[in-house]
Amino acid sequence: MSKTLHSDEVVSNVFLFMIAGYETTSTALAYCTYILATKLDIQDKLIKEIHEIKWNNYNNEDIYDIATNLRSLDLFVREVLRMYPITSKGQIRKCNQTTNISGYIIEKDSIIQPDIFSIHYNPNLWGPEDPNLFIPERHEIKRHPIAWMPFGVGPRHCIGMKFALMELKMCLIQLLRQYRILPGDNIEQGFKRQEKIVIQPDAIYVKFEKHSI
Ligand code: HEM
Repeated sequence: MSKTLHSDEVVSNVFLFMIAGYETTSTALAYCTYILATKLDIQDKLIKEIHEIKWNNYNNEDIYDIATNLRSLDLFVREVLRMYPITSKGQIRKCNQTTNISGYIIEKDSIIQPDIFSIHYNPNLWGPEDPNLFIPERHEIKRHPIAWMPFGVGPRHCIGMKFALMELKMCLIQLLRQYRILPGDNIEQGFKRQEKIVIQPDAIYVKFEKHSI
């Protein structure tokens, strides 16, 4: 195999990074704002955690470490991605040899797609609290290693995972340092999700109110 990337490989990889790296994170941020606007107690907890840090006293490397380790923010982002996974079609695999898994025969060339919603909402994996409820603290308990798979699993899991988590956290920190996110009109009606390139909401309406201090 050639060790050099040809121009068509460079172009297709740049295209993949644009698709995989943009719509995913921005959609996840939309879900984050929905939860923040509808669960103000959770938002207040995050604002308190973020406001306790003297951000201006740190350089960029310190900020990276601090943002990664904000406990409530980390649990919040994990719970958003559990309840609102961004893609399921993105995790398709093709079976390259007939395989027996726990008595199920998977024929060569079969296409396999995990049902991420059944996994992320499975009470045996995510209980004892109802998986339909938004409870960030459920991520404090050690779960099955692939109970949480918004970024896929295995050697071809999302290469941008760490970057995406950091991007999400930095955006939320910047937003919540300056604004309180409030429900917009008709937010109580919720939203419909459909899977196009990503599983996206039809619309989420929120308002931003600048902090007075
Ligand atoms: C919340 C944000 C994101 C989510 C939920 C997400 C999710 C995923 C998922 C589920 C896969 C398929 C994994 C599998 O087949 O097991 C994937 C692949 C990929 N993602 Fe992400 N992703 C996100 C952000 C990003 C970002 C920011 C980048 C790049 C900067 C990126 C680049 C990629 C690439 C290049 C692949 C293909 C990896 C491969 O085929 O080896 N993703 N992503």
